[in-house]
Amino acid sequence: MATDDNVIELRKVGTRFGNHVVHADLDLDVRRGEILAIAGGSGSGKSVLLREMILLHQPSSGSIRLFGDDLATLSETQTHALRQRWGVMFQKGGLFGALTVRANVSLPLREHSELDDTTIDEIAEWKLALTGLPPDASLKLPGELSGGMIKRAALARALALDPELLFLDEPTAGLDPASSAGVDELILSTHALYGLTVVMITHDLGLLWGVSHRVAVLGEGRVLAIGTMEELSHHEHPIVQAYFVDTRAGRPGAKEEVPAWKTR
Ligand SMILES: Nc1ncnc2c1ncn2[C@@H]1O[C@H](COP(=O)(O)OP(=O)(O)OP(=O)(O)O)[C@@H](O)[C@H]1O
Repeated sequence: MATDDNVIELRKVGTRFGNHVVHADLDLDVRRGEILAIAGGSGSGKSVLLREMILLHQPSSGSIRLFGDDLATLSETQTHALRQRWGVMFQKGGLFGALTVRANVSLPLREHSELDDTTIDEIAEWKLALTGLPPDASLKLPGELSGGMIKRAALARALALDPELLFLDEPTAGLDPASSAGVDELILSTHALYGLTVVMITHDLGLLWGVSHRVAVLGEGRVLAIGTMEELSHHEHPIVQAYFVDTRAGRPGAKEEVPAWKTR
């Protein structure tokens, strides 16, 4: 049953590759305005799920609704319109190496708007500034940027069309702790500025504790548990508990609170 409060609704989603069942009757709701993290072990199907939500892979069964639209029955016009309502930051940035950073950020605007080149360049520069990149980064090639700067440029591109929904695939993967902390802050400030709904795949305890409103833990083909980290700390499943035996949650930059379970 669709509700206005849910931006995404997955119902009984099944995904299989040959005999390999990745998701079996998976249900998940993403609420408007929340930052939802998707966690879970390697191979639990986080990336495939994200790909299914952005029309890059079709589930074997079940339904996925975005903004109330069933992804399986979209017309071409609806698909085009829907793609403008979300932005995606891929794990390795997904920037085109032969294009400058500004040209990369401009691409969605060139594809989806009728704006003139000067306006598009100005918007791209504004988005890059918003993500904290120095002005001289815009005319560089992605290969000339650090890992943290590439993430920022990729976020600027994901925000090019002022999306309502932002997908982040392991936004801090491969970053040193200081750069990760910068990305944590960036997600929080972007969320606050745009009032976005954010869905991110992450293993990063700093993001899970300090940035996410709720965390969905995938395992055994389904959402094993969903809730705040505090709520999940009481969950008994070993895959969920694995997130609570690691003391790296207190890494610098995480918005650290001592969880109740640690003080007992
Ligand atoms: N195109 C594909 N063809 C066949 N199997 C695939 C394909 N894509 C994913 N899989 C399989 O689906 C399972 C889930 O993959 P997925 O990449 O979603 O896992 P994940 O939870 O994101 O893992 P990780 O944390 O290691 O990135 C894996 O066993 C993977 O091998």
